[in-house]
Amino acid sequence: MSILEKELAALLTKVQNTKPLVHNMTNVVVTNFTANGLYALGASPVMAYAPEEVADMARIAGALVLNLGTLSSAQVEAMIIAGLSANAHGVPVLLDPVGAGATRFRTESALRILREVKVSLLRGNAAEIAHLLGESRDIKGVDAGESSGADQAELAVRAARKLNTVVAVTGREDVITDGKLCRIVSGGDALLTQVTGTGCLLTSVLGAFAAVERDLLLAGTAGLAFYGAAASRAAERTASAGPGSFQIAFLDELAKLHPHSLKGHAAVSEREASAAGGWWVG
Ligand SMILES: Nc1ncnc2c1ncn2[C@@H]1O[C@H](COP(=O)(O)OP(=O)(O)OP(=O)(O)O)[C@@H](O)[C@H]1O
Ligand SMILES: Cc1ncsc1CCO
Ligand SMILES: [Mg+2]
Repeated sequence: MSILEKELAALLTKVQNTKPLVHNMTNVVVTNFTANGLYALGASPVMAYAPEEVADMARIAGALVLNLGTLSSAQVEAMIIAGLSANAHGVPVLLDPVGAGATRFRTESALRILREVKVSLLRGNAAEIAHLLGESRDIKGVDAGESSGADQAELAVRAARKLNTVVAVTGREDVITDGKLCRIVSGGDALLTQVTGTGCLLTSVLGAFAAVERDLLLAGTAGLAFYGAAASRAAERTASAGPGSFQIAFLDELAKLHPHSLKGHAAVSEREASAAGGWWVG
């Protein structure tokens, strides 16, 4: 294993050994899948929404995940209360701006959270992240159109610099960057787009890794790589059966992850972005 792969593997072991508590304020579509996926990974999920309790829950969590999938204005207020409590207690906050760009309320709520709360990691598809930068991209409800890996890397770097956070842009390939170093993670399977909430669960999985590693670029890389490897392994077994079987197999593969699971199923490459946003090395 490369030095980076050893670091990623060590983080998986740390998640499995410490079972971090991940506080999710997420959407009604993916709640159960998210909880089961976090259990499978070895983390402890909790969902809590009441403005009366979210500050207390966020304070004791290892990470707070804010997901705008089925947002209401009351929920956004509660997310800000939770986010400020997490910030005050050194708990990383992750944001999934589901459907940003599809409606003005979604875009504005995501930008408001980014203004008022220190977000450690932002994860979305290319359309969502582009819309947060005021750029238009193909979006249909919560689904993005196609975009190339190079486009995604350039978009992620601009977003990380403008929004001052680590950004992961997911799709056929995933990219993650702090605005300087950019990692491209391949793995996964197109079947992930046939099961609802695979992006949402991914953000919560990144939360579990963020709970055990303060370097969010490293934590995020580990989360993306192991998630992609589990999906690739599940697809190998169930692709011919279809998305229902894949969803179950994917949960099983998350539970079976071990330090060597990346081999043959996920790959990470990296390059440095120049000050202008181009690349130093190809
Ligand atoms: N064409 C594809 N091939 C392989 N993996 C893919 C493909 N498209 C997406 N993925 C993977 O699916 C997962 C979810 O990413 P995606 O970009 O679809 O999130 P999303 O649009 O937020 O999803 P959702 O809104 O359904 O939760 C990631 O692990 C990503 O790598
Ligand atoms: C389908 C859907 N609609 C709002 S949230 C969600 C789950 C995937 O993002
Ligand atoms: Mg999404």
